[in-house]
Amino acid sequence: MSLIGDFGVDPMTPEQFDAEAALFGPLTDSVRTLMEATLMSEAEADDVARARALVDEAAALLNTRRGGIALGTRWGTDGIRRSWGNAVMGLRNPVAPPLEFTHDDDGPSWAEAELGGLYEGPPGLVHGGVVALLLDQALGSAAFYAGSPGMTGTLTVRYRQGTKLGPVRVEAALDRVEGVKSFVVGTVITPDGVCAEAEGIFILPREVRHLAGELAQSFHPGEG
Ligand SMILES: CCCCCCCCCC(=O)SCCNC(=O)CCNC(=O)[C@H](O)C(C)(C)COP(=O)(O)OP(=O)(O)OC[C@H]1O[C@@H](n2cnc3c(N)ncnc32)[C@H](O)[C@@H]1OP(=O)(O)O
Repeated sequence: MSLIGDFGVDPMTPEQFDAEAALFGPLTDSVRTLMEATLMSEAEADDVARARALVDEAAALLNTRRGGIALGTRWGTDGIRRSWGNAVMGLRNPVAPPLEFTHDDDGPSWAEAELGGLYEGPPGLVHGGVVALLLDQALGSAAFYAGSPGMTGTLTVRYRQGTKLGPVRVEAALDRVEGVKSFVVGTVITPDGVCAEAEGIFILPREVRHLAGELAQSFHPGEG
């Protein structure tokens, strides 16, 4: 599998990306609201049935024209990658909380989100796999920001206490680089304190090592 799939093929202009974001960003937000409502609704049976018909109609409308199975990473004429299908940050992915990372030169990369019932594992707590998901993205994004991008080779998570549903902060920072391997550390923090700690080894795959410079320059804070 290539890290950069369709690199350089039919790049889109920033204006095209902006128009798509303006159209689909609000739709993604609406679907996220719908997902939460689906989970928590106590509406009357008739109303649930009507809502289902409306949702099916909306899905049919959206499917009148569609792409393949995933958005992939798309490249702009500005050299910036857009990963709008990304499960943690993707602008077009309603499953994404979404997390928007801030990258500072003098501190860890960080993002904050409100995790509701859609991400539940044990009652009232965030699913452990979701915690790992957020950490994977945070650590990978921090490696990218530091100029040492890579795919997750190894991710080790230590769950210190349950992560309550609600406000969550994720932090990550590059520890060191050894050749093609970036060693990154990170934490998940709630008002209760540190809930999980992670160490990750991110590796630039051999098939794209010759593109390391272009990849590093393609980083945009809002895109991962
Ligand atoms: C667009 C980027 C987005 C950035 C945000 C990222 C956040 C999201 C991150 C993900 O979710 S990535 C998806 C989950 N990860 C994968 O699917 C990775 C699957 N595995 C692979 O593709 C390859 O096995 C891998 C790229 C990790 C390594 O294959 P290579 O052929 O490039 O490695 P190579 O054999 O050349 O080994 C290079 C070095 O890495 C070491 N290594 C290899 N695999 C490793 C591993 N799994 N863990 C730790 N170290 C590993 C290996 O020993 C060696 O060390 P030395 O340089 O010291 O000799």
